[in-house]
Amino acid sequence: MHSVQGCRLSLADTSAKWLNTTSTAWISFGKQGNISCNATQGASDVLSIDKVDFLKLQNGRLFCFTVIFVVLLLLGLKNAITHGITAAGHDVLQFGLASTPAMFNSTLTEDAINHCPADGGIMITASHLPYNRNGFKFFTSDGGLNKTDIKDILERASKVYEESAHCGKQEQTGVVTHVDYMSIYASDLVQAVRKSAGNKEKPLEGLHIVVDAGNGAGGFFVDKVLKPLGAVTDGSQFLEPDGLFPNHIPNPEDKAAMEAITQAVLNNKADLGIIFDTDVDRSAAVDSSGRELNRNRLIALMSAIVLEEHPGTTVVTDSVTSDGLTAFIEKKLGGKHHRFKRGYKNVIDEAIRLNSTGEESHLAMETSGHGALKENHWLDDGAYTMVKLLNKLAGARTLNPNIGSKVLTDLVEGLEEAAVTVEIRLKIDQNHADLKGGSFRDYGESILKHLESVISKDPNLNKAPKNHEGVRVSGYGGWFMLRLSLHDPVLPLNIEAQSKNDAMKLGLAVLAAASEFSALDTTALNKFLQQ
Ligand SMILES: O=P(O)(O)OC[C@H]1O[C@H](O)[C@H](O)[C@@H](O)[C@@H]1O
Repeated sequence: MHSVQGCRLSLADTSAKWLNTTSTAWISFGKQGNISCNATQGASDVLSIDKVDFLKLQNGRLFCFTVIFVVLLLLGLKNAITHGITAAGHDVLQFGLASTPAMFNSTLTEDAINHCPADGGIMITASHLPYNRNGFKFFTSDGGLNKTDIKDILERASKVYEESAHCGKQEQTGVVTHVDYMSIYASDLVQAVRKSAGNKEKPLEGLHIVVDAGNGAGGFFVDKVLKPLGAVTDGSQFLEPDGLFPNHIPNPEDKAAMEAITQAVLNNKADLGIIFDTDVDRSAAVDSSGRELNRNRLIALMSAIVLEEHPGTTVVTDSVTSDGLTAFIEKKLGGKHHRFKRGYKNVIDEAIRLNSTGEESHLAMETSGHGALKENHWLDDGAYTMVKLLNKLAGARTLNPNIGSKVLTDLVEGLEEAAVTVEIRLKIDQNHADLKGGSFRDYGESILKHLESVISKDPNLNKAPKNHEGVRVSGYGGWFMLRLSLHDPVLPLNIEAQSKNDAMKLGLAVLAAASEFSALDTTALNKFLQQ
């Protein structure tokens, strides 16, 4: 039986072999057992640490983290964290391979037989990042812990680590239970699709869908969602969990990943392709003709669906969305586009903030494929995004059983798209003398400031009147945006234009301003300009 006073924590990972992280925050373990926090810059508050029951341990009881450090190298992250939590007298529900959104969901699910809701959830993953950047994502029923919370955990853990260095072996009083949570979570997704098709048992019968889980955690979507709904599925090469991700980087923002799913759709003559990142908080789709439904197009598609349900609502997006998307949402769909900052947490928190000020918003979405809906607790869930598309398909098929992904493609008709779309990432050399010992952020900010002043003197270029980060400029029939990366010493440059020539003019304007900064590596931009 589970202890009465103890909390229950759900724990899962993204890969059966080795695990990969995401970006709410991650913890890296130094060789000496010390810890450092590399939290996502710009992530905003979701909850406060005192709401986290499992952290309401008295002084000295946070030795669970100490135990994690001690056994880390021997047992791996999952065993270490389980060991630490049970030593602190709390119970662990182990879910095995699971998606990040499911971990949050387990703090909401009412299912006493399976010991849910959990008091907190911990996901071990590197998300779309390389396999050697594993870490933990923490959730309570209020959402994901943010960087302030993680910093607090780390500071407290490091104190406890020092204090308890001599306290010897801890007794394991918590209980570990294995729960097939992904079946519980997936059955809700299945019910949602059935509901939109008038409670038809197999509303996707006759549809052929390829799923590319990038060899991460998304394989459940085939067996536990699509097959029960009657779809014929393909994509087995992408479904077997393999932490080394042998096919491609599991990230719908990645070109090779999108090419892989597109090719699979065409080769299999499928009706639809669905792609997830490693831990299923990002997703994208491909229609039967091989047209990618990702980035601006996926936001346009989701906006069309959500605005049908909530006319006039505000769609909050990240900062690198296109001007065409704004026109589509505002002129075609009658909604409002609020272009905010990069970072899915920023976008979600902004949508929540808007609602609290009386401005109705039901969708927060990033070009990265992260999307969150008010109706789904503002959880950024790639599987739920795809379920919204399936709902649309299933509903349409009750009227016309032969209809396929055209229903979705038609919804983005009228979205103006630039002929040239590029993202060029310019690195800052943090050790360069030109930084004069300052941080790369300060250096990046001074580049942006200089760019702004150069632009103000150019009659062909106009700075966007309303902008929440970086420098966004329109001109030559297109636009560019230069900003600081959320995590890395990098200035990502996005350019969209109707021709390569116009894109080059925009790129040259950036280069002219950037060339004064010798610690900025402009090789990638030069390469683009010389192509
Ligand atoms: O700023 P960048 O380096 O482009 O990274 C931006 C991305 O960072 C993380 O991966 C977040 O999860 C994303 O929401 C965000 O889009």
